[in-house]
Amino acid sequence: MIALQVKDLQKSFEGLYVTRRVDLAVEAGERRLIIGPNGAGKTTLFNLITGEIAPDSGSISLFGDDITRTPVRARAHLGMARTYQIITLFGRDTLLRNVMLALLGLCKRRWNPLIDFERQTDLVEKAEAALARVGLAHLAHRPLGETSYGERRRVEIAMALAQNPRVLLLDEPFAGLSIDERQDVHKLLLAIPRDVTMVMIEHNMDVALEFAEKITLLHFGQVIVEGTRAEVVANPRTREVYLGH
Ligand SMILES: Nc1ncnc2c1ncn2[C@@H]1O[C@H](COP(=O)(O)OP(=O)(O)OP(=O)(O)O)[C@@H](O)[C@H]1O
Repeated sequence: MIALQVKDLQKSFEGLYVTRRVDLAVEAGERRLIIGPNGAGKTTLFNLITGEIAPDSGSISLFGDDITRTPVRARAHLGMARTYQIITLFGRDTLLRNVMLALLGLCKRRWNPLIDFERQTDLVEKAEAALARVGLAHLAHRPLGETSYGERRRVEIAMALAQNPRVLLLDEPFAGLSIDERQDVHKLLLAIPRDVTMVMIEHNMDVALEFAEKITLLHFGQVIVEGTRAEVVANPRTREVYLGH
């Protein structure tokens, strides 16, 4: 079963192709790593997959359903979640509230300006469970601004997991982390069950290679190498455009 399929996807900005005829087929349960030099079009590909930007042509499907024209929020309801490269959380709010806000963003209740957070017991429970999954249950009531960078990265993953995704897109989850923090995040990703398909963009090859089963190498918006971890690492083109740097 293919969880995420991208066919002949193209996107240009001001006449310059940033995504060129990209095909991608990620099997359900797979752990896929997307690599490529700076500016290769990795984040743009994620933005196209989540619907934050629209492609010029091509198609995207999630478990066989065409979602090319489906709005972002509806894609989230269909089981797609992502973490962001740039941390976009609320520093004064607690961890719990940050995760609840992420969940609230998917509900109709978000339109109610007078919403009493503490009374949304379903959201509290889901947010607590998500924080527990990333090992942060004990910090649920701490303001986010008083946590470490590594802990915040885990909150971001909790926010995505709280949505019960079937496909989770991780945009540089290890960026800026110490070796120990990278190992912590790596362990929590390993603990995510196979009913969640994961696609990761990452530059930190030590942990990312351990994670990856298959790797896709993008260069100037094109897939230039794809295969198992061993195949991609051994491919001379990989060294030429990426690993040699
Ligand atoms: N909204 C936009 N308008 C114009 N150009 C854009 C836009 N978004 C991205 N680009 C350009 O598209 C190219 C690919 O950018 P993208 O962020 O997808 O690369 P990336 O592989 O994720 O890079 P990095 O590893 O540095 O994060 C870059 O040259 C970037 O400047």
